[in-house]
Amino acid sequence: MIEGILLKGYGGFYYVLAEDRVWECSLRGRFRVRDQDFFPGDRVAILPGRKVATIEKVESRRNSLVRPSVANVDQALLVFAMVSPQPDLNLLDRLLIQVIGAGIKPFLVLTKFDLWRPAREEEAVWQAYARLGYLLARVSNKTGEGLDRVRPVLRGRITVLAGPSGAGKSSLTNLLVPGMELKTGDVSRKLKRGRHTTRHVELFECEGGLVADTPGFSALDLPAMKREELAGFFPEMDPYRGLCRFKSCLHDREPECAVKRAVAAGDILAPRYDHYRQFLQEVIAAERRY
Ligand SMILES: Nc1nc2c(ncn2[C@@H]2O[C@H](COP(=O)(O)OP(=O)(O)OP(=O)(O)O)[C@@H](O)[C@H]2O)c(=O)[nH]1
Ligand SMILES: [Zn+2]
Repeated sequence: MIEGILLKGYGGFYYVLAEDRVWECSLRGRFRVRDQDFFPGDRVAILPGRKVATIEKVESRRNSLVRPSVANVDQALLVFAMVSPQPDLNLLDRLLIQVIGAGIKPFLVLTKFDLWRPAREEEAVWQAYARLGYLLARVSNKTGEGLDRVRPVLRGRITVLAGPSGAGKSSLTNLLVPGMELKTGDVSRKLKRGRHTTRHVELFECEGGLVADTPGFSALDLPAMKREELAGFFPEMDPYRGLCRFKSCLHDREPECAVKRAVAAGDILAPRYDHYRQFLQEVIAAERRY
């Protein structure tokens, strides 16, 4: 048997990357009944046959995304334009929590560097994200500048892209994976094309790794968690842990809160704290629904 990674399922067949080639595979009878259970990214064992190979075994998944379905995702490129459109930092903070909560490494790709005219406040924001430990690259999908920072992080990993409409996800994917040719352009044109038609995800080989051709994390809900877990997603709050008056402080309305003091002193970015408070309300509301 040969170990491989499922790239896509199509027309009743499955395509598996193993030993540097793609194998067309059919399913063993016992798998056939639950055939939608296979996701690109699944680690499988195949048995070469005379015409096609067969999938004999599927390993349990480390994680999986739904819509699009991808298994064993290592990394998400969070694609945000530096300008045009202005970056939605609330969405960025939300995506960071979703990605990290799913056990996936985020890598921030800031596009449209060619259109960027450095403004001090905006520069400070990106530097703050870098200081928080988030890996970040600035690129231009137009000139290709900065792409050499992105390519090496793909090696040996399964990567999905995420980010708002118009940020340059399709453009970036096309540059990284020549030949893939996703449609780029303005939203209205794409809407006409019908963005809600079900598409099968496919993983493409790229720089020694695999990249999904469909962006992930379109759902906006935060992962289910207890309210006291949320601060763990904000590394800037770590140094203040245990320094609030109340042990159970949620850094919201409580008095003598070390986090709020840090915000007032400018040691924690105010917009990040605002997002924290907004997300906290969502987490509490979701808790009540269980
Ligand atoms: N100048 C410049 N334009 C870019 C860059 N990246 C993307 N664009 C343009 O921005 C527009 C949107 O890019 P897309 O790649 O379609 O964005 P997307 O994230 O795939 O958008 P959706 O498919 O709607 O989610 C297109 O007109 C691109 O040509 C860049 O780095 N610089
Ligand atoms: Zn507090």
